[in-house]
Amino acid sequence: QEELVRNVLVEFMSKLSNNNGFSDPNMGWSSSSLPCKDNWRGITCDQTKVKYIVLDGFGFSGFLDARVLCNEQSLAESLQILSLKDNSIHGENLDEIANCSQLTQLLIGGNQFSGSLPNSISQLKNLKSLDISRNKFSGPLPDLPEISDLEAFLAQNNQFTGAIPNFDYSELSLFNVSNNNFSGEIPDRGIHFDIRSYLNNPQLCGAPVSNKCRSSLASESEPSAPPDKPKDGISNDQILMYSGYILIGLAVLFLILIWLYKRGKKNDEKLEADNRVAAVDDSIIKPSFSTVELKAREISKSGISTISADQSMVSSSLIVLTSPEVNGLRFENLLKAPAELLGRGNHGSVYKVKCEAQGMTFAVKRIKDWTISSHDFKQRMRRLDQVKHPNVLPAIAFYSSRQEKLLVYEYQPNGSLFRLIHGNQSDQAFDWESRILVASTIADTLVFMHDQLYYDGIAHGNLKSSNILLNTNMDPLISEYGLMVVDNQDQSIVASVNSFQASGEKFKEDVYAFGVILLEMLTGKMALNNGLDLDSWVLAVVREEWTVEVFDRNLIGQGASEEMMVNLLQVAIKCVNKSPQARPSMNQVALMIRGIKDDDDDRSTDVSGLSIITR
Ligand SMILES: Nc1ncnc2c1ncn2[C@@H]1O[C@H](COP(=O)(O)OP(=O)(O)OP(=O)(O)O)[C@@H](O)[C@H]1O
Repeated sequence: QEELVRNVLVEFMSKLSNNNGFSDPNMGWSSSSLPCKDNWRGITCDQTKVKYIVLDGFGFSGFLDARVLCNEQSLAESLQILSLKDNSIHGENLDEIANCSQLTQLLIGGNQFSGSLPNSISQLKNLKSLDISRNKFSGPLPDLPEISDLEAFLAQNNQFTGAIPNFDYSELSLFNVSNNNFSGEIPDRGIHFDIRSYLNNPQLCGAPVSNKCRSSLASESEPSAPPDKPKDGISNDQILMYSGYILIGLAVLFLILIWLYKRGKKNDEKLEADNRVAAVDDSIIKPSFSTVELKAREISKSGISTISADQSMVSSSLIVLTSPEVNGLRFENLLKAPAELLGRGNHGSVYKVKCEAQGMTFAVKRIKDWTISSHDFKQRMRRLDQVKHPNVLPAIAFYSSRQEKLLVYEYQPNGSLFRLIHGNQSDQAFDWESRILVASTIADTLVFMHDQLYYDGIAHGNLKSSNILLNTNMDPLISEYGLMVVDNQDQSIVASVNSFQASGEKFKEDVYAFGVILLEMLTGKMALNNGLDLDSWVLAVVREEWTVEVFDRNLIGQGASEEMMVNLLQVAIKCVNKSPQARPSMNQVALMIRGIKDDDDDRSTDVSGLSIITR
């Protein structure tokens, strides 16, 4: 069977690459080896079944021939993820993709696909993510709302026309149709997404775009003409009466406008006065990233406050960034409150500080002698404050002087992932379901921070298990995001477009660090020496043969599936590849983990959320 699949894949590759295949024979993809057994590059298997084909950014310029790929039954029935993003491929027999009926992710963004998207795509009932963005697709979209589980639909930068189908927007967490030629009214529930999902479709109308639809314009401009009465049937008296009403209406409107104007002026004056005491300039206040999956903490304008009369960031004032609850927090409050040392890391110490006045407990990170200038520090904090994600712990406030920098975070009472893995095992059992859920949540969060902010992605720069905290619901929160990342991200947005390539390396460092976290979760062993010791140990054990020796005894004791652990270990090993270029992107990693998690969920029907058993 595997040989049959091998032959299909070899043909698929020869079409994809215009008969060039992978030039490096070590990549596999040849008739003399087997895809699963010989670990072909880009292929992930479940034993002998090919589950994921991920070949993003390989520069292929041939054809995706869906007939070749999806007409071999066993492959069509096992393949769950097909990701060919950022190549230059065209489509062939694309309508036969429907035979790959188990696909959950079809990701072909950033290629040369053209013509219309075949109707048969809507038969892919298991599909959760469809990325067809940045191609040359044209014509109307098929009836995609038929795919009821679709969570992500990315179709931006194509030439699609016609109406936007009426998706079930409550299911979608990512949606983008900008830069097309869609026309007509945005479906009612489409306001679920903000204007960035619809940009540059000149003929699109209705909220959230600014074009009003003709139907609503008509009803606005003719409010008083009863549609069922012919015009010539209106008597002069009626005309006079209506004119009277209109005049009275206009007079009332005029009075209201004057009142609003006066009130607005008063508010402006008040706002100006408020702004005089606000140390954070308005550009810091950016609306939270409002895709729906991000139930990000809201920043309200009234939530911005300051405690210092000193306006300049270069000065030594405490700058409160986001949280309305800490209005009035002063540097003195922090200094006077009882502080307990939580730990010392490579970059400073963290104190737990309980401020009675605010009724809150903070974790204050104190970094001494950090050479970053106050200006750069301010820029960095400003940029980080612009990005909100529910699994990224935002700084509440910060303080900057030449000698030291302070960062104030909300204290997280359930400690860190490090403590959960390596802490006293008799207190807490960190079971497999919890581990895979944490892994997949962190991976998805990193994808958002790396990729989905478009050109403006941010790397973490110091990712490790002690920087993953657990909130009261035991949801993981990534702390100190972007704080220690080496600069080139502190420039303006334009500059950061240029620095995107340079920061690509930083993203691959995050991928490595994430791989080390996976290894910690799988083995229960500590990562020393930046993870190098752990990664060499794991590789040494695995090189001999795949063995359960490598896994955390607690996991084995709890009866976690060895097969799932091996799958996750394969992902971890890909992440810690010595060569940054050979490491997968965070997006690929997240896809692989989601696939493992989906399988796991299918197996255990009664898993509901993070189930950390606490005695
Ligand atoms: N907001 C917080 N709530 C609760 N504990 C926290 C918080 N922030 C940090 N900690 C904990 O404080 C301890 C010290 O953190 P610190 O960041 O100094 O160490 P580190 O992460 O090992 O090193 P680094 O300086 O490289 O980040 C860690 O155990 C960390 O989990």
